[in-house]
Amino acid sequence: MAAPGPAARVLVPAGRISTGAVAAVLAVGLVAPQVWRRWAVAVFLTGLVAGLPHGAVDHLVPGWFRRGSRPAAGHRTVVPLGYAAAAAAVPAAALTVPACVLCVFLAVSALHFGYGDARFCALRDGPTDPAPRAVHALAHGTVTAVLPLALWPEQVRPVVRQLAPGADWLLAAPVRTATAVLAGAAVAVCCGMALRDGRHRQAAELLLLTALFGLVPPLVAFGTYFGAWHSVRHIARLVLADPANAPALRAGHTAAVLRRFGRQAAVPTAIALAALAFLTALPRAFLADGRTAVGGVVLLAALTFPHLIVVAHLDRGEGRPEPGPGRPSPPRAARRAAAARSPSDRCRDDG
Ligand SMILES: CC1=C(/C=C/C(C)=C/C=C/C(C)=C/C=O)C(C)(C)CCC1
Ligand SMILES: [Fe+2]
Repeated sequence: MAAPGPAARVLVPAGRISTGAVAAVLAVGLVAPQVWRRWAVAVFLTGLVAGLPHGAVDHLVPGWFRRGSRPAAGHRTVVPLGYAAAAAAVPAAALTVPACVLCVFLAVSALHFGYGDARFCALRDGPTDPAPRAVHALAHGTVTAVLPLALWPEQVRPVVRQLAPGADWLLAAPVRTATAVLAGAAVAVCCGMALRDGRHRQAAELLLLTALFGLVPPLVAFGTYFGAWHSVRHIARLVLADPANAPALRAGHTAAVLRRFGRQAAVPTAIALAALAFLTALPRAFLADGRTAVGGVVLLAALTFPHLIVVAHLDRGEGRPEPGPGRPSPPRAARRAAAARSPSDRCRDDG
């Protein structure tokens, strides 16, 4: 087999790490379900901590795709300040209209996870047309962000009650049935389209995720997905998108690029960890039973909204050869031709 290109050297291992981790957690869940029942909160928090670095360089992303000659210093102050303001606004809004914030949070989480997974697959396996991409995003988004509420109401209820006391209706039977039917239909259509187009690995990955969220308790499934799948795949996209990494990637120095990411992410991750420690240690009066998990979800919600805006930036900028003025996206025929090539060919071109 030909030597893989720079993009494949990052994307293929990232894909294997995430599928391997999910398969391992699922296997333990099937063989010894009591293990995950006992360790659910610990796995959730471990996944949360493992996933924090994926958003830790968000403040740098807009600078990678800066157009023209706007001063980088402006970006360096404005972006973190805007991020902090948006993160602070979420708990404030959640105290005023909690049910509304929870619903919006679930919807945007589904979009974020769904499009994140779709984008990773497009980079690794070749682009697809908007319709299969939207179905991919819908299937992955519903399975990972809302299916747990439909399938595991008793486990999720204490967390939902504390996050948003008036949002119990999200766990009512008709809502759960509608959610499960939507997710099931999206998974079936997405797998059908992937098999039709020869994207067998994508179909298998979606079935694996569906099994994880369907068969393993929700905090364990979510912690595993967040820490070992969403975060790992997003970090792979980040190191490929940072223009300063291009020479090292071309030279095959993947470890050096990851070390650089680690240095960039260290301080923001430490700040997020401190926030997590604070939120999980809040007095009982504020967060009663199960407060550890609730503190984690509050932190996720606060960080998710600004993170989404930055990731939308990444989506738009990804694939441009250099930072600077954006290029029009290639015409449909060119995208189809690229999709028809094998992943290893495509990844060779990426260098
Ligand atoms: C509400 C709720 C859940 C959903 C959490 C979500 C949807 C988190 C999203 C995080 C994001 C989008 C991070 C961005 O990178 C769980 C844990 C399934 C179960 C407990 C109740
Ligand atoms: Fe994310």
